[in-house]
Amino acid sequence: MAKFPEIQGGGSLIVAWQVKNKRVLVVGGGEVAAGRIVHVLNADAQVTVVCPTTGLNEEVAYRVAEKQVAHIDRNFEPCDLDSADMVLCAIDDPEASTQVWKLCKERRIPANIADVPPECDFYFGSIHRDGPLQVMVSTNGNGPKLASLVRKKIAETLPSNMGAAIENVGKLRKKLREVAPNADEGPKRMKWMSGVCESWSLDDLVQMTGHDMDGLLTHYQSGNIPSLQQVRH
Ligand SMILES: C[C@@]1(CC(=O)O)c2cc3[nH]c(cc4nc(cc5[nH]c(cc(n2)[C@H]1CCC(=O)O)[C@@](C)(CC(=O)O)[C@@H]5CCC(=O)O)C(CC(=O)O)=C4CCC(=O)O)c(CCC(=O)O)c3CC(=O)O
Ligand SMILES: NC(=O)C1=CN([C@@H]2O[C@H](COP(=O)(O)OP(=O)(O)OC[C@H]3O[C@@H](n4cnc5c(N)ncnc54)[C@H](O)[C@@H]3O)[C@@H](O)[C@H]2O)C=CC1
Repeated sequence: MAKFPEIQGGGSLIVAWQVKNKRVLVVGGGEVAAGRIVHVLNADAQVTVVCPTTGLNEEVAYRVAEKQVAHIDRNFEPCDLDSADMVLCAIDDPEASTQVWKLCKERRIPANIADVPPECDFYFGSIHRDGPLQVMVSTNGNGPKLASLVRKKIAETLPSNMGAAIENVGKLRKKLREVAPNADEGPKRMKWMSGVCESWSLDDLVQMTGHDMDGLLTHYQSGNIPSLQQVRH
């Protein structure tokens, strides 16, 4: 048996791309564009949609009216790329799509051209969201509908309080960094934090108040991990 993980090429690099405050250009304003817009707005990007007003579907028109996205009321022009950090193209014109892709590659702007897998720097996946938790399923272009079915199956198996528990753990970790800010304490901090996550139930993590966190953190120095009940006594 090999000592190290076996390489299985042919996958994607799945990462959590931080597009907060980055400028995302969406080309097109139909149904697919509407879905892309939700994904990038959920990631706090600055979104501009280029598409004639007459081509906007109800959802995209709503995003424009609510000023959730900026809007350029015409077909795509190369100058639209001047300030773009990422491009999502979802139009029903294959020639125009390919032009968008070529221009993005000249300018080294990461792009997704819906419906044209070879013209994509990244694919979208099927996403389950619960507060800070995101689960993305990719079939790497083989079966988008199956990606959606797998995502639903996974979501069904997750406890309903998973997102809330994660949110609270985020707060606890922040407080821990305040109590133990030193860089050289990293290993101790991480071991203790992992121990809390392993030994506490999700319900305990959800019910943990700010006061409980402060109580729990008084045990950090000793390395002990009391239960929620012990913290409260
Ligand atoms: C490569 C990729 C590039 C990209 O778009 O990023 C791509 C490509 C293509 N999709 C096509 C069709 C459909 N796409 C969907 C749905 C979704 N497609 C998504 C992603 C991706 N689609 C990327 C790969 C993801 C992966 O493999 O895992 C999802 C997951 C995410 C999202 O789009 O946000 C979202 C589900 C979200 C959810 O429900 O949770 C449905 C079903 C439906 O609409 O309900 C159908 C019809 C049924 C079918 O074909 O399966 C066709 C046309 C084929 C043709 O003409 O026949 C192509 C082009 C081609 O395959 O050549
Ligand atoms: N997840 C996926 O990857 C899927 C991809 N598709 C593909 O995505 C593309 C878009 O699909 P839909 O949103 O359903 O189409 P749609 O017909 O609803 O929308 C197309 C939009 O593009 C706009 N448009 C056309 N030419 C333009 C240009 N030069 N500049 C700016 N805007 C322009 C139109 O005004 C319209 O708003 C199609 O190629 C479709 O086959 C479809 C289903 C799933």
